[in-house]
Amino acid sequence: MKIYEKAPAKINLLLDVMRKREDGFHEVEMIMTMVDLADRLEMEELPSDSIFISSQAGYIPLDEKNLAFQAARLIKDRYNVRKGVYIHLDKNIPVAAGLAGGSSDAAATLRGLNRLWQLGISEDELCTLGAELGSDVPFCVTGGTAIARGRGEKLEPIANPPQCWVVLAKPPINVSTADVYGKLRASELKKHPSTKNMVEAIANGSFTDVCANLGNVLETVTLPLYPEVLQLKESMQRLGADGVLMSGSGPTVFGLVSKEAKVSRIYNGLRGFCKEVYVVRMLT
Ligand SMILES: C[C@](O)(CO)[C@H](O)COP(=O)(O)OP(=O)(O)OC[C@H]1O[C@@H](n2ccc(N)nc2=O)[C@H](O)[C@@H]1O
Ligand SMILES: Nc1ncnc2c1ncn2[C@@H]1O[C@H](COP(=O)(O)OP(=O)(O)OP(=O)(O)O)[C@@H](O)[C@H]1O
Repeated sequence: MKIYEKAPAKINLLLDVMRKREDGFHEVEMIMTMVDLADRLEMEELPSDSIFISSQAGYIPLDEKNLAFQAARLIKDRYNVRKGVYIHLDKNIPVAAGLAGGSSDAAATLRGLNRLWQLGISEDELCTLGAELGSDVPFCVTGGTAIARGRGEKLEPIANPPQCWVVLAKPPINVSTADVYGKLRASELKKHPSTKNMVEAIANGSFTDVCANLGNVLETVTLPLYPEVLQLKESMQRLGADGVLMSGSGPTVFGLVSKEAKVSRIYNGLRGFCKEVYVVRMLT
């Protein structure tokens, strides 16, 4: 039997960091939502007790370094599954972009294998398993829109933001999440975005207020290190996006746009100097 799972990309509408914890992670407060740019996973049971990964993308690991492989191994070990699986990853989400591509593949693998092997694992348990694989994985298991606290694994679902266009642009650089968190001096942060205001903006369905309350404290690290990310932000603003922010630790920048008429102007303007630009919708 073959099954299919979609693994959508996430964006952080808000990312605040409170403090560095003793375990090396940072205590965060984030508002995350999904966009309709997705990897597609095909999973097929194998009679042998092994995991195989393939992908059309030549630039991701296909061995135990792949997060989908790690998710499959974790669920097999934890639930004593003696069967194998072949997973094909049709990658559409840019890699190491701040869009949680690998985390979403891991989450889709957990959801998919739960179905394929009829394990009856609850969504909460899948999230707990997911947290062992990465801080963004629990949110990718549930999807929707949520406030994420702790190191990202404590989720409080909220309403979806008002529908709009999302323009994503990724400059051709690699940014390490660990490096960005490592360089952040949380105690020295002068400005924090307001989770409360963003939650209110979303609850009121106010697109203008959502745009006004976007904020990501990791920009204070990534933007000075990589001027091309700042340049992308400024270009998107100049081209008329209603709200612009870096997603996660970067380097992808997203622009929220309410009017379709503006979208092609922004897309064409960015494509002049940035190869990876995507126009998508919020997943509602
Ligand atoms: C930047 C975000 O993507 C925003 O959604 C997440 O906070 C990071 O999520 P992720 O990539 O799933 O992160 P993980 O794979 O768990 O951690 C990668 C590295 O980032 C740092 N890290 C991550 C999350 C967190 N709350 N504090 C941290 O300091 C740690 O050094 C960790 O070793
Ligand atoms: N299934 C996968 N898809 C993409 N990258 C993967 C996958 N499995 C492992 N990786 C590795 O993980 C690293 C991070 O890739 P990913 O696309 O998940 O980053 P990201 O979007 O920045 O994630 P996040 O937003 O959660 O920090 C890459 O260096 C890649 O080699």
